[in-house]
Amino acid sequence: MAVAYPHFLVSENHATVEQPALMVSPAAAPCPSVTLTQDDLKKIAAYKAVEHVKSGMVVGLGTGSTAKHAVDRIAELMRKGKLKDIIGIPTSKKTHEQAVSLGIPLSDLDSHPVVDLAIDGADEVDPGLNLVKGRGGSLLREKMVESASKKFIVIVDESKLVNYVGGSGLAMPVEVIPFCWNHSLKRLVTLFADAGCAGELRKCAETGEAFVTDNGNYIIDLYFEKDIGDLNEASDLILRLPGIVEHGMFIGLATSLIVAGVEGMAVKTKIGNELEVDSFSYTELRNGFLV
Ligand SMILES: O=C(CO)[C@H](O)[C@H](O)COP(=O)(O)O
Repeated sequence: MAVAYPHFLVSENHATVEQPALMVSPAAAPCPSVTLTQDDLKKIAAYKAVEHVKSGMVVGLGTGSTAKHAVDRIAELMRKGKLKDIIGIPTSKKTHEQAVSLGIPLSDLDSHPVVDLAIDGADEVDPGLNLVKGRGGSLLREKMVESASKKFIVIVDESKLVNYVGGSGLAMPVEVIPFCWNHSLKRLVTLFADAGCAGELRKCAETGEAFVTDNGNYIIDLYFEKDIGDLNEASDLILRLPGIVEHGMFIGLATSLIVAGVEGMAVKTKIGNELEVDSFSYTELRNGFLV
């Protein structure tokens, strides 16, 4: 099955992405002459997701370097007249600014409480499509918009795939109110002591000051040495603590996942409790478009 991204097969950046192979069909041999950067992979996933945007839709616009490509693509298709009457619901001030600069009409959940489709990146995706989000700091608005969406397509490069939530060893962000944040940090770490949890206040790299979210809150980044187990239980424990606003585990919200890897792209879609998987190889793309 061919996908229309021939321009990705000749990358402008030449760094080779050294990632483990994605789940492509055995017939999908790697294409040695193609060097895809991590940003190419993000763009491939984003463009594929935007194929699901139809004229007249209310679309949740995600935040981050992957989602940015989706927003760019939506605007491009609008300019070309291929998409009409789109209303975007941005998930951060940054995405709001991007969408305004591109001329995408915007609204919010007060005026459009039901979103047709949201497209966003993620920091981690587990095999059941549970996510960690918020390393870019926008988890609260992202969760509000994506939980109001009929469909939520997650777009990632294959580096984001994990065996379990927290499995990358990188941050699981929790948005907290600034008041006595250190107290909140200690309570969060204590909750997950059995999983070898450590936590720290997120700081701005430039200023060394506390990172402040679009909502005026702080972020505590949690790190786990082990699997925290039942995610719904973990979520309940976190949200029960006073001073906690939201956490970055997106449990059961994603309806599809598009993963771009160096050897191909996979699309996982939830059908009831099952996951249907389609895969595409770049060899197929090359055969389809570069002959
Ligand atoms: O959750 C997010 C921002 O709050 C982003 O979607 C997540 O951090 C992934 O970002 P990127 O696409 O830049 O890797």
